[in-house]
Amino acid sequence: MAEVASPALSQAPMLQLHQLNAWYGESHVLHGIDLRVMKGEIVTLLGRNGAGKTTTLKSIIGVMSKRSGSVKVQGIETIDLPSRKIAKLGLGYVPEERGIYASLSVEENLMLPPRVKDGGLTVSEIFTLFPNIKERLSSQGTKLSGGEQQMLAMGRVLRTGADLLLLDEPTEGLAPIIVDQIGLALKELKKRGFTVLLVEQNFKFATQIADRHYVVEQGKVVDQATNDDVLRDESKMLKYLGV
Ligand SMILES: Nc1ncnc2c1ncn2[C@@H]1O[C@H](COP(=O)(O)OP(=O)(O)OP(=O)(O)O)[C@@H](O)[C@H]1O
Repeated sequence: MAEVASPALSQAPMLQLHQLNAWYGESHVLHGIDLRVMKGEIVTLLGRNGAGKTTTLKSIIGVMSKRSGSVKVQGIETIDLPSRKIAKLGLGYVPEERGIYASLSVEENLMLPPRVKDGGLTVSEIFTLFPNIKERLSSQGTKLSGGEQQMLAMGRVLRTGADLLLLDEPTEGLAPIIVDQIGLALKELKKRGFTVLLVEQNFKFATQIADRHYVVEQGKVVDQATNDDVLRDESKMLKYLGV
């Protein structure tokens, strides 16, 4: 399979996976994932349920019981590093379930994660990106809508200094107006030089924001395409997704 040209081939990739394998206990789930993401790119992992997209993100942050192969973050090999050291390279993971602490207020949730790197967004920059968070600052985590939880989960990670964001289905279950807000925030973050790898089932959303796409099937990357190619002919990609 030929590599799709990236906009900035001269730089070291922000993230590069080579022959990444991962296991849940005895269960071998990833079978040699190869992909790379350049600084400032928004790249998606597309594929059917159970293909291994979430597991790929979990393997990048080093929380699987076993993984092998190569995971380089800005050229640094992380395959033998513990997850807390990997996070310090600037990784910010937002899981599908968003991980908002129900017993804490929005403000407490926002301030909770430790900084991983210099240059995190200030609280006021986070409010500009996600005004809803400011309005709900003293609310309890449990009182938030799904969209507010997603924005808080993203804002929280941006405060830590993470500049490589790993987002698992950020738009899942959200109203179209909130999906649009998340899309605008991601475009703004891209302008500021953030790099994003996201798992996305919402094909329309994915093609509105992404530069490139990888298709995952049975724990492997089986195809890739630039967003321009996908927009020219959606049929191949939709076939992979069974749409
Ligand atoms: N905690 C776990 N223990 C054992 N197997 C798991 C676990 N989590 C996921 N799996 C299995 O690993 C495979 C890949 O799952 P993964 O969650 O990465 O898929 P996905 O592409 O993200 O799809 P989905 O959108 O359904 O989450 C599936 O066969 C799934 O059943």
